[in-house]
Amino acid sequence: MSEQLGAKRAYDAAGVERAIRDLLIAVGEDPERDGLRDTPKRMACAYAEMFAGLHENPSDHLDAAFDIGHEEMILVKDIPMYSMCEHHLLPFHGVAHVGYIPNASGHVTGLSKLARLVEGHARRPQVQERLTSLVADSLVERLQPRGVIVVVEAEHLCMSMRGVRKPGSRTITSAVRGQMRSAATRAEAMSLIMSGR
Ligand SMILES: Nc1nc2c(ncn2[C@@H]2O[C@H](COP(=O)(O)OP(=O)(O)OP(=O)(O)O)[C@@H](O)[C@H]2O)c(=O)[nH]1
Ligand SMILES: [Zn+2]
Repeated sequence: MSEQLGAKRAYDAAGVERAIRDLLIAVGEDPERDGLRDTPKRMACAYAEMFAGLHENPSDHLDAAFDIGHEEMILVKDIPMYSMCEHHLLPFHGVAHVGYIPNASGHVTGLSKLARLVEGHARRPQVQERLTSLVADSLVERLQPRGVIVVVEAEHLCMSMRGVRKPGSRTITSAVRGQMRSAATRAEAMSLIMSGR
């Protein structure tokens, strides 16, 4: 299982508010001016959402599993995804595609749980490669499927609005496990992912 660190402590909204106020001062702003007065509080609310994944075990969403005897590929594609690059604390966002082949008992999870799994791993300081692997490894661990494929396509704002400044460039990462590694199965999954584009 790829390493993912969870929360070291409970979310401290007051601490985030203080830090944002200090940040505004440090960049040369006046945190008391009208437009900024409530910004630390707003950011504390926003960060609670954006880093909510730190305070859950995303794999737990997959406990909502049932046997329906379906043993062929299940793929949810174009799941919108927002995460925060851990190097710059700037967003990277795009879509995730998550597919798996259930095991012989046809053990499957709810479709929405695949999107919840992505959210849980995305809503924390993250890098795209680890996000991709963690989603795949959660599925392997909890569903014991025959195969898994996860593809994430994202634009990193740290590459768009600053630094190298290449807006529109997209990074594509994949994690493939088990039978999904076979050339034919992988090609089938990729053609489903690419269809309609
Ligand atoms: N592999 C990987 N790199 C990332 C991800 N998010 C951001 N990065 C990169 O992390 C690197 C950090 O490089 P540094 O040289 O330490 O930071 P920097 O001086 O701000 O780098 P520049 O962005 O090139 O200006 C940059 O190349 C980013 O593009 C990610 O999800 N995966
Ligand atoms: Zn970055």
